[in-house]
Amino acid sequence: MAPNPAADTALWPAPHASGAVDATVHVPGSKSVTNRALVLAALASEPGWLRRPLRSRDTLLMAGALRAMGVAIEEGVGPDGTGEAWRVLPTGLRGPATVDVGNAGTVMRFLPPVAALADGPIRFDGDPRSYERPLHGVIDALRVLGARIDDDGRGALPLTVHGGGALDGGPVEIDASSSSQFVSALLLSGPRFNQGVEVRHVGSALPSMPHIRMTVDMLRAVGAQVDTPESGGEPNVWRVTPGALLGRDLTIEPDLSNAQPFLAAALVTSGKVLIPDWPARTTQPGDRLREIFTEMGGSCELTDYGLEFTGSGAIHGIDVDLSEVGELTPGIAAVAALADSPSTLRGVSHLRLHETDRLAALTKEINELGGDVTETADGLHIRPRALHSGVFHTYEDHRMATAGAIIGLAVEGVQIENVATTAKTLPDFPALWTGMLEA
Ligand SMILES: O=C(O)C1=C[C@@H](OP(=O)(O)O)[C@@H](O)[C@H](O)C1
Ligand SMILES: C=C(OP(=O)(O)O)C(=O)O
Repeated sequence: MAPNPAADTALWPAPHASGAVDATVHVPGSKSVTNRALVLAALASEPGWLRRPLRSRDTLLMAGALRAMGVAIEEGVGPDGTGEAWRVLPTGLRGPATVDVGNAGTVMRFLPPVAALADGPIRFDGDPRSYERPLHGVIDALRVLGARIDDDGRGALPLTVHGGGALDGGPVEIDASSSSQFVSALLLSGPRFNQGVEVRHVGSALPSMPHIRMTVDMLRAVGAQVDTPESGGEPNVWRVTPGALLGRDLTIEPDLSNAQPFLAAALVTSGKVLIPDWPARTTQPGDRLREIFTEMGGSCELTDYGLEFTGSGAIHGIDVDLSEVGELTPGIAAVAALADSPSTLRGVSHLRLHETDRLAALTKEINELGGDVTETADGLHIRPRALHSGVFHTYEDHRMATAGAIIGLAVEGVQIENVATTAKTLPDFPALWTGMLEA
C-alpha cells in the first residue's frame, strides 16, 4: 500500500498575525468536484478533460485507483493549450486490481460501485481510520443491486468487490444518515448499471445535501438523466436512467471549503482576503461561508473576479445548523473560540465518523489551549475564553490542522502537530498561509 504521507509528528509553529492580513489567495481545485469528475470521466464512452484538477492525496489516490482498473489518465495541457489538465481515456474496467483509499471518503465510497463493473476482483484497503468509517450503505446496496462482495462482516473496509463486468442495478433502500457519500456513490455509477438505479434514503436526517446536488448536477452535465426530490420526485428518492456518459472538458472550481481558513484569517485579523475565481453559482458547501462568516462579523463582495472578504474587527458567536455543510465545522469552531459571544454548532453528529472524531478532537484541542468547549449530542457549544500557547494535535485530519492555524493567528505560541496532514486536500497549505501573511 502507498505510504501515508500524513503520518508525521513534527510540530509547525503556527504563524501569529502581527497586523491585518491583506492578500490575494489562489485556492487550488475542489476535492469533491475533482473526484466526481474523475469517476464520471472514467465511466464515459469517450475521452474527457479535467482542467485545473486538484492534485492532493485524496485526488491522486482516486486517479491511482482508476488507473489500476485500466483507465488512462494522462498529464497534459488543456485542449486550448492553456493550464494544467488531466486527459481521461476510459477503457473497459479491469480486475484484478488493488485500490488504496487512504482515508478518502470519496475514494472508499465512490469506487466500490465502479469496481462492480470491472471484469475481475478489486481489493480495497486503506489507512487504519478507513476501517472505522461507515461503508455499510454502499456495501449492502451493491449486494441488493447484484454485486458479490467479500468483507469481514462489519460492513467496512477492507473488502473485495468481485466485478462481474456489469451490474443489474434497480431500486435500493439505504440509510445514508451517516454519510451523504453513500447516495452520491450509487448515483455516480448508476447510468452504467443495466437498469440504472433508484436510491431511496430511509434513515434519519441526511447530511451534506449540497454534495448530493453536486453529484446530480455533474451527472446531468455529462448527459445522464437524473430525477430528484427537487425536480418533482418523491422526497428522499433519486433515480438515474441507464445510458452512455459524454466525455467533457471541465474546469475544476477552487475548493471553497479550503478557502475557509483564508477567509477566517481576514475575519480574525480585521483584514481583507481576495479569493479569485469564486464561482457565481456552485453546489459547493463552502459557498455558505459568505453568509456564515458575515453573520460572524465580516462582510463580502462577490465580483466577476472573485470573492473579497473583509473583517470588521468584531468576531461574533453564532447559533447555526451545519448539517448541510458539516465539513466547515472545524474552521467555524476555530473562529467561534475567538469570538465575543458563545456559539452553538448543531446538526453534525456524523462528524464523529469523519477523518477523526471531529467533535471530540475540537473540544479537546481548543480546551487544552484554555478554551471552554463542550460536546452536545449533535455538535459543539463554544464559550470564548482567552487562549494560550500550546500544541494543537491534528489526528491526521486536514481540517483540524487548518483550524489550529486560524487560532494561531490570534494566539501566540500555537504549534500544529503534523501540518503535513493538510496534503489530503491542500498540499500547499503551509506555503499559501505564510504567503498570505507576507503579502
Ligand atoms: O461527497 C463529497 O464530496 C463529500 C461529502 C461530505 O461527506 P459526509 O456526507 O460523509 O459528511 C463531506 O463532508 C465530504 O468532505 C465530501
Ligand atoms: C469529511 C471530509 O472528507 P472525506 O471526503 O474523506 O469524507 C472532509 O474533507 O472534511
